[in-house]
Order: sequence, then C-alpha cells, then structure tokens
Amino acid sequence: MIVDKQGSPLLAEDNIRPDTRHGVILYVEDVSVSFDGFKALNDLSLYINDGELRCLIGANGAGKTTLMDVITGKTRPDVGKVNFGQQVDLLGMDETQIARAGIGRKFQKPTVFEMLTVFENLELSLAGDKGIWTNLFHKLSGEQKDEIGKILQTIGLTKECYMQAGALSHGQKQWLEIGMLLAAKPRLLLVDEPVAGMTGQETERTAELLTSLAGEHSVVVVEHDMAFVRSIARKVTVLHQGSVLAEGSMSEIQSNPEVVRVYLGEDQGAA
Ligand SMILES: Nc1ncnc2c1ncn2[C@@H]1O[C@H](COP(=O)(O)OP(=O)(O)OP(=O)(O)O)[C@@H](O)[C@H]1O
Repeated sequence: MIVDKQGSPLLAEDNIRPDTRHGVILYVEDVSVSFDGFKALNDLSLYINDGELRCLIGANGAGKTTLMDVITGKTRPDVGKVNFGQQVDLLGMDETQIARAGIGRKFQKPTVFEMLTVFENLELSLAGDKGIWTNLFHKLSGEQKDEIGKILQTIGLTKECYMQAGALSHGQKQWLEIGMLLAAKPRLLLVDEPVAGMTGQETERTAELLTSLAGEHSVVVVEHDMAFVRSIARKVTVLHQGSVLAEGSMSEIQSNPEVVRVYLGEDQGAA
C-alpha cells in the first residue's frame, strides 16, 4: 500500500494525469548519482513507453536499485532530468508527492498487514484518509466493493478473500501487495524481484499477472531470474556500471556480445 507521511493511504483521486501524447510515460535523461565519488548511475538515459512492460536486468551493483530510488524520489541525482510524462518534473517532488502522482513501487519483501484479511488489506488501500481503524469500520460504497472484487480477480485471490493475510503463501502475499498498489490506480508500477523465493507455479502466475497489468499500467520489473524475464519481456534494458549497456528484445539481448561478456556469460546456459 502507498501511504503518505501520516500513514494514510494515497488515493487514486490524488493521481495526476501525465502527458503521454508522445507515447512515453517516463523520461530519464543524462542522470548521474555519486556516492562518495563513486558513480552508481553514470549519465543514464532511459524511456519507458506508456503501457509497456519493461524488464531491467544487470549484475549486482549495476545501478538498478539506485535508478528506482531516483524515480521514486528516495535519492536525488547530481544531474539529469526525470519526468513523468512530458511535463511533470519528478525531481521537484518528494517521495509522497511522486507516489500520489501515480507511481507505485513494490519492494522485494511483501509488507501486507498479516493480522488482517485479504479483503481488509485491500479495503485499507482503497478507503479514505482517516487512519487505519476508522477505515476498517467505514462502510464501503458499492463502487468500492466492486473495485475490490475486480482487484481480487486480477490478483487471483477471490477465494482467499476472507483469509488472514498472514496465512497466505509467499507468492500470494506478493500478489496481495501488488493488489494493494493497484488500489491507488498507479500509471507506472516499479516491481523489484517479484519472483524471488516463489515456487515454479507461483512464478508462472506472476508472469501472467504482470503481463495482464501492462496496457492499463506501465510496468518496470527488476529481476535476476532470466527464465522469468524471458517469459514476460518484450523489451529488456541491461544496466552496467550505472549506464544502459543494451536495450532490445530478449533474443537481441542474448546475442549481444557485450551483454554476454559482462552479464549473461556464466548464466547463458540458463538464459
Ligand atoms: N547509499 C549508498 N552509499 C554508497 N554506495 C551506494 C549506496 N547505494 C548504492 N551504492 C553503490 O552503488 C552501486 C549501485 O548499487 P545498486 O544497489 O543500485 O545496484 P543494483 O543493480 O540494484 O544491485 P543488486 O542487484 O545487488 O540489487 C553499488 O556499487 C552500490 O554499492
């Protein structure tokens, strides 16, 4: 769930409408980030199209997390431009404002409310900004119930709706958290290693889920599991030493000698 500094859920109504008339929802241009003189991002440029599903890969330390941190306002770049649509300058906004603008981030570890049911978790993400307990006793409108029903269907947890979230499998918790993000109707979703620790079946289901979200949402997935990346990606961006090394379809990436040398080399058998 996306919350503001007071812990209140951010609402879909808070979202602004990014100008995507050129088909691009996220512009990252010439961005550099240094930590004590070390360049974690080095003159990086990247464009995410409206409604696309993009996979971001790269060795440990390539800069993937730093890039997500820059987009979501957690880290300020030394130089560069980051725009949501053509007009909205994300570098002039803080983390809460960026989340409110319609950029949702899912971290690797699920953070659902374990003591509450699946339904209640979604209810909290959807309902007003009056604090958790008021929200739980606040009567949902028919429209809100429909909305939760739709999200439950999307994340495949309709049957588990009255189950305590703590009793869900690891994969189900990940899907619930994606559902909680969806309640805020983000235009752009950043998803960090969604299938780490999942069973084969859960991984397949996650591939279907993320693929189904593209179109209505733009989705950027950071993932090391190459089989998973191959199963969902239409376009892959490879980061290396803080810059974009290559971009293209999975087969273009796999046959790029530079990518094979610096990233896929030892993994090529599995990839
Ligand atoms: N707060 C920080 N202070 C100093 N160095 C940092 C900081 N954050 C990241 N770095 C360094 O920046 C580089 C890029 O890190 P980043 O976490 O973005 O890589 P990554 O591609 O996400 O790696 P991983 O796949 O391991 O998560 C690394 O060398 C890391 O040690």
